[in-house]
Amino acid sequence: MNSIENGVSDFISLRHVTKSFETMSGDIVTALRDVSLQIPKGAFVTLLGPSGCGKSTLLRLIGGLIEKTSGDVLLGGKAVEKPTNQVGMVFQSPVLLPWRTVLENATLAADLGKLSRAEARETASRYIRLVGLEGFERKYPGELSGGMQQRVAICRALVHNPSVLLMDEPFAALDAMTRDHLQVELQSLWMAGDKTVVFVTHSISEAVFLADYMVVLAARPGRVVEVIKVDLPRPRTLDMVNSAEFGGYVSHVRGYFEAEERAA
Ligand SMILES: Nc1ncnc2c1ncn2[C@@H]1O[C@H](COP(=O)(O)OP(=O)(O)OP(=O)(O)O)[C@@H](O)[C@H]1O
Repeated sequence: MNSIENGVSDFISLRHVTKSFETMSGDIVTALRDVSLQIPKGAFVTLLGPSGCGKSTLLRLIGGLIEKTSGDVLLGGKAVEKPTNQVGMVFQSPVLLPWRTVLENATLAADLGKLSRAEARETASRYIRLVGLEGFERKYPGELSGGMQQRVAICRALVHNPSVLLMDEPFAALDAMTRDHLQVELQSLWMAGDKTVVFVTHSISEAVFLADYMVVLAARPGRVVEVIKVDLPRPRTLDMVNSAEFGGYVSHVRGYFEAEERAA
């Protein structure tokens, strides 16, 4: 059992979770096998591992977008069966509606009846300010850079005040400098609140920078190989990436991937 922090009550809990898919050709793919993971409330957790190790599957199970094959997935002690207001999600592509302004995209949850329009506007405006988009409320997605669009997607995911934010490689399509900035901004946003974040990435450096805990997965079948507590002080700054301590975490995780490559 990979208990992230002993003695802390678990907020997100996976117990012996297996998820298999049947492919079009009728084969069974075991995306995750016997995964157990406990995440305390308010933690920032990064999921890291090679392509196909089940990172997105794990995230989608927590978000209630897909059903487990066996085991238990619990959120706040309750079985996760479908998507709920308790969870906000951000994907690699911001998927904004091009005909709606920044503010209208960020307040989409009001149209879906998840909260009142006034409440949505107030919360969205606050997040728009926090992610540095003040003044862009009336712009359309086509008038924004990729990084700005992803900031809007983050506001949209947070507008109904979920206690969990699930992020699936949200910065992967962005250039390196924008990515660095967004990592710092996301950290500030998270530090200003009490949300539990589960963040999927392929980047070891991004995983170390953001995490309280890094969950390292291996492929075939997807499984958790180690949970690493990242003991770097906060707020983390971009120059910390060059420190020996930061490098120590990076090379420790890289060791797993090099071993997998040798075995492949
Ligand atoms: N809907 C599906 N139908 C069939 N197989 C699937 C489905 N979704 C995922 N898989 C398979 O499950 C495994 C894990 O996929 P998943 O997308 O979770 O991995 P990942 O670690 O997020 O990969 P990547 O880093 O490339 O995004 C892969 O072998 C994938 O092909």
